[in-house]
Amino acid sequence: MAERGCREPGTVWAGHPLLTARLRLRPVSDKDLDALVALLGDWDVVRLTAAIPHPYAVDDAKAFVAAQEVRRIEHKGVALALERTTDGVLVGVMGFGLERDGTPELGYWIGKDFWGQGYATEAANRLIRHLFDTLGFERVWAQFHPDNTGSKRVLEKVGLTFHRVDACPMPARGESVISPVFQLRRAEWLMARSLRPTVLVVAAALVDGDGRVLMASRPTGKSMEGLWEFPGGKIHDGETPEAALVRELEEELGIDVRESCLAPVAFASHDYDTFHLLMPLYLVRVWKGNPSAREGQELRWIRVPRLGDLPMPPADIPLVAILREWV
Ligand SMILES: Nc1nc2c([nH]c(=O)n2[C@@H]2O[C@H](COP(=O)(O)OP(=O)(O)OP(=O)(O)O)[C@@H](O)[C@H]2O)c(=O)[nH]1
Repeated sequence: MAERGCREPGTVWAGHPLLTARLRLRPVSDKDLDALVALLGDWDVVRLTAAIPHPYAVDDAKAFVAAQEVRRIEHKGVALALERTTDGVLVGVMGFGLERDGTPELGYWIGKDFWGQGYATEAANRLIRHLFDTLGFERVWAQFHPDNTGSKRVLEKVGLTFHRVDACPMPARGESVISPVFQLRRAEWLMARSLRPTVLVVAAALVDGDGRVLMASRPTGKSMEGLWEFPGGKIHDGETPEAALVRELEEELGIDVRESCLAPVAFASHDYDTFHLLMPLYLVRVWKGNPSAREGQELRWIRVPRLGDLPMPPADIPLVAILREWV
C-alpha cells in the first residue's frame, strides 16, 4: 500500500465513524444483530450477493459480526453499518476487503425498504474518500453479479468504470459467476473532485441569556432534511460574510443584528459529495426582535451540553465541541 494518507500503512480503519449527510458509517457490532436478521431475511436483498446465506438466522449474524471484528483487527478489511443519523436505523452494510488482491474491493447491500433513496451512493462516496484520502490506497474496485443493475448504477455514480470480466466466487450460492469488475484510480478520483466548487456559507450561533443556542431544522424537501443546523445561508457574490449573515438572519428569523455584534468563533471546512463547504460560524448574543421561523423550519433553543444530542449535518459536528468552550 502507498504511504500516503494520515494513517499507518496497513491499517484499514481510522477508529472513528465516517459521516455523510444522512448516515453514520461505523463497524458492525452485536447491537446490529436483530436488524441484520430482519433485513437479510429478504431473498431479494441477498440473492445476487456472494457470501450471505439464506435463510439468515441470528447465529449467521453473530458469526458475521465476530468475523468482521477479526478482519478489522488483522487489517484485512472492514464491514460498516450504515446507520441513519436521524433515528439510528440500520439501512444496510458497506465495507471493503483486501483479501483478493491487496487493494480494496468494495462490497455492500441495502435493506429493501431503503432501496432507491441514494443511501448506497452516499455511503460509497464517503468510503471511497476514506480509502483514498485517509488510508492512502491508489485504487478501489468492485465486482457484481451481471444481473445486479442497481449495484452497477451505484458504482458508476461514484466514478468506477469497467475494467474487465472475471470469475466471481459466490460461495453462498454454490457457484462462480463470470462478472464485470469496475475500478477507480486515485488520480481519476482527484481529477473529478477538483471540478467541484467550494461553497461559502455563513452561520450564527445565537446565544440567549440562559446560555441556550438557537438551532433550526432543515425543512422537508431540502438536502439533509430534518437535521438541525445553525441559522444562516450562502454568501452572495460581492457580499462580505458579515453582511450575508445580517441578511440571512433577517430573512430566516426576522431579527435585526448589527455587524458589530457578530463575533467569529469557528469555521467548518467539510467535503460534501458535490461541493466543499466553507462556513464561518459567528457567536451572536445581541439582536433585536424575537426569532421566528419564516422559512418553514422548526426552531429550538438548546443548552450547549445537549447540542450533541441533535442530529446535525456532518460539517457542524466539530463546531459543537468548540461552542462548549465559548458559551
Ligand atoms: N445555514 C447552514 N447551512 C449549513 C450548515 N451546515 C451545513 O452543512 N450547511 C450547508 O450549507 C448550505 C447552506 O446553504 P443555504 O442554507 O443557503 O442553502 P439551502 O438550505 O437552500 O440548501 P440547498 O442549497 O442544499 O438546498 C447547505 O448545503 C447546507 O446543507 C449550518 O449549520 N447552517
